[in-house]
Amino acid sequence: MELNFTIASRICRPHQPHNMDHDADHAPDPASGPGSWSIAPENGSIGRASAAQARDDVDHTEEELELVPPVPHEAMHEAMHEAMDEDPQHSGSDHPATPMNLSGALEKQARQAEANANANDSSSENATNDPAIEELGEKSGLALFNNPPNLSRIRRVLFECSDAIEISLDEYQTYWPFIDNVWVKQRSNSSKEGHCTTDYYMCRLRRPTHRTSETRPLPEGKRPRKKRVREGGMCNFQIKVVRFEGAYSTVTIARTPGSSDVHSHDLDFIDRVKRNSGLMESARKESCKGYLPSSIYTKFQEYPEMLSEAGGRFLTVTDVRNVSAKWRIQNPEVKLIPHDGYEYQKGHGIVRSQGAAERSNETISAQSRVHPQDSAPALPPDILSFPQFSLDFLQPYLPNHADRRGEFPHVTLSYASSMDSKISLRAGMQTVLSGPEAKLMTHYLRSRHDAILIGVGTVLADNPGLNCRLEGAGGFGGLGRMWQPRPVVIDPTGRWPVHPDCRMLRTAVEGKGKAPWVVVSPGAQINPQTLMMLKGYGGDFLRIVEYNQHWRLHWEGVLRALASEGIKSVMIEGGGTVLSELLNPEYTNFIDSIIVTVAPTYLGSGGVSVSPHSKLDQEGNPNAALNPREVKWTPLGQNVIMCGKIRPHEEERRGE
Ligand SMILES: NC(=O)C1=CN([C@@H]2O[C@H](COP(=O)(O)OP(=O)(O)OC[C@H]3O[C@@H](n4cnc5c(N)ncnc54)[C@H](O)[C@@H]3O)[C@@H](O)[C@H]2O)C=CC1
Ligand SMILES: Nc1nc(O)c(N)c(N[C@@H]2O[C@H](COP(=O)(O)O)[C@@H](O)[C@H]2O)n1
Repeated sequence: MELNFTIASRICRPHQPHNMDHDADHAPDPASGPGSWSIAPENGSIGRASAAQARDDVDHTEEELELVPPVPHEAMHEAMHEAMDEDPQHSGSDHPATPMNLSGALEKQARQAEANANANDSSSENATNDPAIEELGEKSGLALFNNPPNLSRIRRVLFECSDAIEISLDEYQTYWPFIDNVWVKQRSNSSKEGHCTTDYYMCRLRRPTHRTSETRPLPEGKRPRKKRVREGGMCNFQIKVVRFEGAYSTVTIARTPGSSDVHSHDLDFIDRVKRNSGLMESARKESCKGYLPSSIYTKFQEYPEMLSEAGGRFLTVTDVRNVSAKWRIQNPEVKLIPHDGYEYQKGHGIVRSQGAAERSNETISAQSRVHPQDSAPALPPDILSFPQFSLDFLQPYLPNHADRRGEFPHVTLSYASSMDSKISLRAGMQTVLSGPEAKLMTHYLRSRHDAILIGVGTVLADNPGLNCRLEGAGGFGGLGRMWQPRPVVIDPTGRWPVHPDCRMLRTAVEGKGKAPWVVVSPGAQINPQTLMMLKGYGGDFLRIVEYNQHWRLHWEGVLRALASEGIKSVMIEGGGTVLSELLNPEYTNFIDSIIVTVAPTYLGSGGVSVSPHSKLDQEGNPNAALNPREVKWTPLGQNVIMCGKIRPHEEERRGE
């Protein structure tokens, strides 16, 4: 039986058309249909992002409150205290009657920090308490964003809410946008005159998130089914924010009596899941000046401490692109430009332009006064130098994004093989077959594809990084992870124990690659913690429901799902099972090119082979299983590279 439908859904992807999630390294929900997401290189075009998704990401759905005429001070406090005492579930409050002001809260925090001085907390949150960093933040007129004073500490106060605090409306308006990613508004009450508004918020992790599971149009009148994608109840922290607007406008923030005393997670955890609107507003403003998202992202990264203070440690170029989308849709004619001192190099992202070093010396030395180590960031030890030999022979076999059929990505099979068509000595054993030159070529190929796909057998055997480690590529002296390919792992039953120690996640944390997407089948049992963890790293699970007659995932469905996620080209590296299957006749229409590194060795019959099913001709005699066309052989060091094309010409396919 062949099931002929595909549902590709990201697990845990909230479907909120009015509310674009800046999930780490993520884009809007594919289930929102065509036009939902752009991962496309940013050559000035905006891919398929829709205007609705370009909206800034705040959960404030309520209309703006109007400012009201001044009211007497006593009336204000009366109303404020009424509002503070009022609670739907509990009467009274477990907080002091007199809330602290901001400096009181900061002093208290400082005293606690001193008391805890021996508890060696190495989190970056603490690192940003360094006065030198505060100084940098305050002084710096060079950064694209301008943090309000003491931002890191005030974010923490507003996250912890350990005491009720009373702040001015100005302070609230300045700082709240930097912490609004933590909170989801539950409801709002206003006093009759409108002077006083009470907003109830819960921690984002308390709310389950849903998305629709359908990716195709539904019959008329049928409402899409909502699927729960994040279990709620992970944190039971709740607050109320009482705003009193008048002559003496104040805002009081306090836990509600039903709330837990502390969050069940730290602030970093939320910052990873969602960006705050204060930070994104700076990115949006910069994008309205016509700068490339990757250039904005790069400039942000020049001030890592300030970025971290503002809750932007996990900011991705996709976040910047998403927040820029609205302006870019409205201004399609504007050719986006990099910032002064940078240039856009196709395939390498934004890099510092020649001669910019001198121009930006002043900037660097200004920073190095505070943090000398930042002025010359050390390159990662695993960096590979860019190939000095010609790789022109690869060109005809590489993706050409300009002439893509939208429904499927360009597919390149690329692997290293012995003379006897083995790719490893035995299943589960990593075997080096590429010499140094071929290795550089492989990394170059990775840089030319949006995604690198492997089977779970390879992940379990090799624990690969699956990133591009060429100098200049994202994370390797180049700028931004956006130029890194997306690792994709085919793991229908969820065999891979995804863990923060695995190389793909470590690579992602180090900013040297993207976190993987794991393709699973609907029956796979995915532990909710694993789900959250992978999402926190910027990865995701994709469920595919399309099988062939042997109940194996149908590659057409996998490839279509990747295309719908914005992947325009995918390099499939292995292993033996995946490659052999894809070389079978049923898939030749989907495979564009094959690039095989042949090594001068025989691995023997115990090795993992790449070999499609045998084929018989019309008389029943054995025939070659597959003959690539437009074949070219090129020696490279001790290897020979075989390039060929697989997908028949259009005319051939039409039988002309
Ligand atoms: N020399 C080279 O270039 C490379 C060598 N390798 C080697 O290959 C070996 C691994 O190969 P294999 O064991 O064959 O594993 P594999 O990496 O091909 O993964 C096979 C697994 O993927 C899943 N899978 C693949 N296609 C599927 C489909 N259509 N439907 C459902 N599930 C599907 C299944 O769970 C299957 O067991 C390792 O030793 C690795 O070192 C891997 C990649 C490249
Ligand atoms: N091109 C090539 N040559 C070889 O000799 C190989 N063993 C492989 N293996 C593939 O590369 C992955 C390792 O990637 P990282 O270096 O860890 O990023 C491995 O998993 C195979 O897909 N490839």
